[in-house]
Amino acid sequence: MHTYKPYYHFSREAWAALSETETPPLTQTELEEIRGINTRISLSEVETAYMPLTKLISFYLEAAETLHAKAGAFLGTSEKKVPFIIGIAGSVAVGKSTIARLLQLLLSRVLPHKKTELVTTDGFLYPNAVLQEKQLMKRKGFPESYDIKALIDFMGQVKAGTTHIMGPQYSHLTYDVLPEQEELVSDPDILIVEGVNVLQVKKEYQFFVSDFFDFSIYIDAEEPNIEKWYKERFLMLRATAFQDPKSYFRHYAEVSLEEALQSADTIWEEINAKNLHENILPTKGRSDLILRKGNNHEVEDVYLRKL
Ligand SMILES: Nc1ncnc2c1ncn2[C@@H]1O[C@H](COP(=O)(O)OP(=O)(O)O)[C@@H](O)[C@H]1O
Ligand SMILES: CC(C)(COP(=O)(O)O)[C@@H](O)C(=O)NCCC(=O)O
Repeated sequence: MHTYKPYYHFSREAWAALSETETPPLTQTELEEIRGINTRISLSEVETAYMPLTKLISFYLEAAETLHAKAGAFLGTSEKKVPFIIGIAGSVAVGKSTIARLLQLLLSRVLPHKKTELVTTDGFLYPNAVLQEKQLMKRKGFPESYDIKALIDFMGQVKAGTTHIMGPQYSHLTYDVLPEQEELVSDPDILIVEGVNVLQVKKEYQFFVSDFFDFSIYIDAEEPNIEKWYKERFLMLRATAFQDPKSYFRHYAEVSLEEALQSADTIWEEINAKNLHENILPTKGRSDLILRKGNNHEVEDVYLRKL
């Protein structure tokens, strides 16, 4: 008996082969811009894994635009531009924001006439004062810690073609949303929406965030690797951002390395790993594409939903 497999599988080698045939090499300036995003990404990894992805997304965009124009002409409905929305989901520390920023750059290179903007869903977390009141400070990143209604309303405005929309911003320094410091999303052709919760469903609402996506990506990796990346980032921040007197985690810059690591371990186990198992991993199969990263962040497998 044949079992239906919803995804095509590409090994690293098969995926990399697409890069050679489909994409020209990056220029020196572009490579430097990529280095600016994350010095740890190797440039060959960008060519191998992310250039084919960018090319593939450009096909989905083209198809969406053609459909919109043809159906609009046939139906006599609005000609207004509808932004193409890409969702990026996955665990805390799996590399979502790095990939989101890289994709933004690569898309603007491959499609120079399109404006690509990026929002992260952490801006839609409730402020700490509200989380404290609801006793949710140890549930940051869990579904109940977000103002999902505000996020869904925001997505609706983007899809409706509203040209200037204010989205809230989150500060990892103060570990809180920034009051009255909103981020302007201004008339994008492509919008990337990144966050742990973007493929989650909540039956209380008529829409899900993912209803607004034209293409969605789940970043996947073995849990021990994600935990290692979380702790490495924690230690890197301890040596840099946590030193800032305004940092919520200032305390971890002052205690011993052993104590700081113990705390990172507890935060990982009690919050982020728990959230991964309960709320994030179950959304993997809702994505259009799964990028599976190996030990060193290199993409090992790609799964693409069959059309
Ligand atoms: N492709 C990559 N190559 C090397 N390091 C990476 C890569 N992606 C992420 N990292 C590192 O992994 C950690 C988590 O990445 P980040 O993008 O902040 O994750 P997220 O947004 O999912 O929480 C960071 O320390 C980042 O520098
Ligand atoms: C706000 C977040 C859920 C956002 O996660 P991200 O989108 O950066 O992966 C996360 O940064 C967070 O604060 N988690 C709670 C536990 C912790 O301090 O890591």
